[in-house]
Formats: sequence, C-alpha cells, structure tokens
Amino acid sequence: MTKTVLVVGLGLIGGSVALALQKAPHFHIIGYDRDEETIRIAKQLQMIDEAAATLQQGAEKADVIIFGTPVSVTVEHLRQLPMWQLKQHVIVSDTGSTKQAVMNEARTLREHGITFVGGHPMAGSHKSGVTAARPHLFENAYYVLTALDEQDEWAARELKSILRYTHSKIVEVTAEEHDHMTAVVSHFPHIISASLVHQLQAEDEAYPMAKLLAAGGFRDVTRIASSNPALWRDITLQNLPKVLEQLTKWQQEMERVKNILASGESEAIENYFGDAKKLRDSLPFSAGALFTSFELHVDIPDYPGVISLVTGYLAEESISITNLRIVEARDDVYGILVISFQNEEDRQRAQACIERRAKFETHIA
Ligand SMILES: NC(=O)C1=CN([C@@H]2O[C@H](COP(=O)(O)OP(=O)(O)OC[C@H]3O[C@@H](n4cnc5c(N)ncnc54)[C@H](O)[C@@H]3O)[C@@H](O)[C@H]2O)C=CC1
Ligand SMILES: O=C(O)C(=O)Cc1ccc(O)cc1
Repeated sequence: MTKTVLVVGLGLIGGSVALALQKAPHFHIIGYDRDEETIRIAKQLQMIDEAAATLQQGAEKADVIIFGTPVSVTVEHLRQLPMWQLKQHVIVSDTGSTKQAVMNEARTLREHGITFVGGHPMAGSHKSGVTAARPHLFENAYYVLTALDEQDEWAARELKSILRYTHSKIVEVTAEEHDHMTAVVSHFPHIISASLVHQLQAEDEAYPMAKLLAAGGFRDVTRIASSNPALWRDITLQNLPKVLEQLTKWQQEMERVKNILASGESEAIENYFGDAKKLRDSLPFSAGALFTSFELHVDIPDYPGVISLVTGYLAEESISITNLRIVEARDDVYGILVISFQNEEDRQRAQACIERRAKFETHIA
C-alpha cells in the first residue's frame, strides 16, 4: 500500500531523507519548504513527487510527517499541527540535533491524539541546503529515535521500517540521554571548534602569517566552525544546560592539563597525549562511524594527468565515486587527493584497486 510521506524542510538533512525514501517503490513523497527555489530544485532532482502549497495542505494528506527544519522552527510547527485535520494514525517525526525540546511538544501532541517519535540521524556536514543533500548520507550512520514511552512503540516500529531505506543503524534512547551524549560528541565540540577560530583571529593583527601556517590539524578541528551559524545557535540554545555542563568539565580538564604542562614532566606530558591517542584509535569510527563519509585519501605524486589515471582505474573496475577534491596543502598527512564513495564496500574496492594498479599509498583518515 502506498504511504504518503511529507518532508518539511528540504535542506541537507530533509532532502537526504527524501532522496533515500525515493528508493522505496511504495512511498509518495510530498515536500514542503518555505524557500521556493529549494522546492524548484527538489522537484528537478526528483527528490519529491509533489510539492505542498502550504504546510497544512501537505500535513493533512500525510501518513508520516518528517521535519528537516531547524530545531526552533520544528517546535513552532509542531504547535500548529493540532489545529489541522490530520489523518487519524499519522506519525510525526523530526531529524533535529536536540531531542528534549521536541519531546516536550510530543506530550502536548499526544493530548490531541497525534503520535510523535523524535529522530536524529547522526550524519551530516558543515554544508547546508538542498544541493548538499545525498541519498546515501545516512548509510551506516546511527539514527537515533526517541519515543515518549512504550505506548508509542508501534509508531517507532513503523518509523524504523520506513527509515530502513536510509541504511542507517537505528537505535532508541531517551531524549535526556540523547541530549547528554550529543552535548559530549557534537554540540560542545562545536563550541571548541569555533573558539579556536576566534583564538586565531585574536592573533591575526600581531601575527598575520599564522593563518597561512594553519596545517591539517587546525583544519580538521575547525571544519565544523564553517557550519550554518543560525542552525547551531538553535541547537546550542535548546541544549544549553548540557552544553554549559560540558564547558565546565572542559575548564576542569584544561586546569588538569595546565598543571601537567606546568610540571614540565616529559613523561606526564607524553602520557597525556598517549592516553588520548589510545582511546581515539579505539573509537569505532571505521565500523559504523558516528559521522560517516567514506573518504579515501590518496597520496598522489605531482605530475599532469595523475588524477585521471586514478579515476580511470576506478572507472575500469566500475567503482562509482561521489566526490573528488584536492587538499590544497602538501602538508596533508594522508595524501592530497580525497575521493568519496557511496559506501564502505566501494571504498575498500577502490583502496585495493588504487594500491594494486597505481601503486599509490592510500589512507582512511
Ligand atoms: N547539518 C547537519 O549536519 C545535521 C543537521 N541535523 C538537523 O537537521 C535539521 C535540518 O538541518 P540542515 O538540513 O542541516 O539545514 P538546512 O539549512 O540545510 O535545511 C533546512 C531547510 O529548512 C527550510 N526551512 C527553514 N525554515 C522553514 C520554515 N519555517 N518552513 C519550512 N521550511 C523551512 C530551509 O529553507 C531549508 O531548506 C536541523 O534540525 C538540524 O539540527 C541533524 C543531523 C545533521
Ligand atoms: O559536519 C559534521 O561532521 C557534523 O558534525 C555533522 C552533524 C551536525 C549536526 C548533527 O546533529 C549531527 C551531525
């Protein structure tokens, strides 16, 4: 039986959900976005089967509604839903980076007979908008669901069945657990990333050359500072107590590391880095990364035609690539050609192909 799914907000995340669901034959995907150009592109990309003229019109036709809007916008929209004639067993979900605020709205929705199960795909990027959406964005990434309680388990089961087309790994936690864990691995790291950029800026007048020397390490830890500021303002505000809690813990950690450094004890300093390295190396990034991208770094020599040589070998072995970029600095530790693939299997085939045929070193960062 055909299911009508409304995706609200067709940017990076909503657009990627819509594209993933397009792979299933039995979904009719309606899209709604406040930005007309986004709707036009979504139609052109065949991301949606139909555009809703208004949110209400789309919502009243839907069996499932998934919000891909900024978290503050989602809360506002959820408040409107009880005013409309939604289908009796409609399931409402979202993709937002915070869960407690929407789950508070879920309680009110329940009073109006509307079932809401929160969702958060743990994959994305610093890019935004409809053109950044990809059908494989969530492949192998965790996708967190938060149900109010067991009463909504039927809806969580139904959502899991729909979201299986994202090929993500669906897990269920409480909204409180979700917001704590994402504060640790996502929301607070964002603050650190932005703060390092501010710290560089503060040095710029006296040392304008410093930014030119910023190598791979600085770029790695500050990439997410290039994300959409309004989106991260909303996320931070909705999870403020937990972000502040992490900030206090960070200040304590900085005091600890300051004491280690001030002691000048080489063994203690090496152990500080060594313990972090051991832990970082053991994190499950390769087998189901929190943020998955399937990139392969290739250490190519510098001669004309070398890139087409590599892509030629991949084409001959029918390995599709989703993106290709050159890291500008020669100091990149892993190799300056970075090729992205749709999934882990393609990346591994490509790694074997390039090492065997081109004899270039490859790395998975
Ligand atoms: N950026 C990321 O990597 C990730 C983001 N998220 C969450 O996904 C949600 C969407 O984020 P992105 O896709 O990155 O943002 P985005 O900026 O790429 O897309 C948001 C879309 O919502 C639309 N929109 C904004 N206000 C609207 C309104 N009032 N009515 C209708 N449409 C409206 C925008 O026009 C845009 O197309 C956010 O809640 C975010 O926290 C979740 C996982 C990863
Ligand atoms: O750019 C990155 O690597 C991210 O951190 C993407 C991201 C952003 C927000 C989320 O809620 C989840 C993932």
